[in-house]
Amino acid sequence: MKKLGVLTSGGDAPGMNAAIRAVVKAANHYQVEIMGIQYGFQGLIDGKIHKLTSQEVEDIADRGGTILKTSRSLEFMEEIGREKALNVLKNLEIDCLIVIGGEGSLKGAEKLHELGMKVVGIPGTIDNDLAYTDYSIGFDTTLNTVLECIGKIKDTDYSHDKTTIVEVMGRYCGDLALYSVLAGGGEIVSTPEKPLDLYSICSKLSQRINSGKNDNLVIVTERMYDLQDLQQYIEKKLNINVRTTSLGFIQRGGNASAFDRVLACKMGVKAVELLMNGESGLAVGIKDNKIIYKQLGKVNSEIADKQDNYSLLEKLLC
Ligand SMILES: Nc1ncnc2c1ncn2[C@@H]1O[C@H](COP(=O)(O)OP(=O)(O)OP(=O)(O)O)[C@@H](O)[C@H]1O
Ligand SMILES: O=P(O)(O)OC[C@H]1O[C@](O)(CO)[C@@H](O)[C@@H]1O
Ligand SMILES: [Mg+2]
Repeated sequence: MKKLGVLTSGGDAPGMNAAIRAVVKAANHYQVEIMGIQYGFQGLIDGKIHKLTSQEVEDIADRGGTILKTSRSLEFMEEIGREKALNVLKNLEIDCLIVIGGEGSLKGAEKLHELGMKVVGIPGTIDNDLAYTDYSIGFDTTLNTVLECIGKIKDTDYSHDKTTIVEVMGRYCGDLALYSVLAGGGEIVSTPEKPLDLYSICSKLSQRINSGKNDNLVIVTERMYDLQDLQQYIEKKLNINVRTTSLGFIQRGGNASAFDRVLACKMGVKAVELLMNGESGLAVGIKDNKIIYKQLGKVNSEIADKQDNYSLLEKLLC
């Protein structure tokens, strides 16, 4: 490896900075020049690239967001955009690239690998929607943020005997909602993997109210319901007051948790070492507490087995 480039892409995720730090430190350790590409694939096309120093990443492990900034690039989705990106890399003699991002970004990384670039991906997304890895960087921090917010909503719900619908992020993956409820933040949960229809939500709520629990939290994954419709339906059907809260972008910010930082550290160093060994077209991950890697072409095709967690849920929410 002559020169290594690193970029962050897609939605920012807490822990991306810790991953950048690990990549830069490992590159320094192996005496490889390291270039930071700003604004993800778009910045790559536009040549927004500078040499990264150890000093620049010294104090970033805890910080949320990404010092390299990020983007969603439509231009990179087209072949012509990717050719431009490849030429920029060639002109700067960057022969290896690390892409930190979600499933979309790893698809982009795969496309560059197919064009002959040496690429390794690191999963960085709050959504945890990559089945090949138990955790993506950012998920744990966001889960903790969600639980903190839910705790606050609980206080006011309890005081007013109120029901609140809380919408959490995750895109098409229900892990943030599911894990929140497993961790005690909420009583009823509806996810893309186990969706509840309006009737079921009401009947679960009414069971709880009949058993004397008047403050209830319904946790739902974004994009599943029109929150206002859901609120009005429950209010009418059960004759209770319902409030809605969409947690929104508060979930993406904030200092990275210790778990995310350590995960980022392990994944970042592994990614550099894979490239040092001449490997390409791989994504690093974590399975059963071990750092693993998988072909980029296969990371999106796996379907996560969530049965264990949903069985747990059944036992907890009775
Ligand atoms: N099929 C694809 N081919 C080439 N590039 C892609 C492809 N899918 C996504 N990308 C690139 O990756 C970028 C980021 O993807 P996306 O917006 O899906 O976010 P992500 O990486 O999944 O992160 P997150 O879901 O956490 O926001 C896209 O804007 C695009 O530039
Ligand atoms: O930042 P944007 O483009 O509005 O995207 C929001 C989406 O990004 C994520 O935060 C990460 O993929 C999703 O959970 C959410 O649906
Ligand atoms: Mg994604």
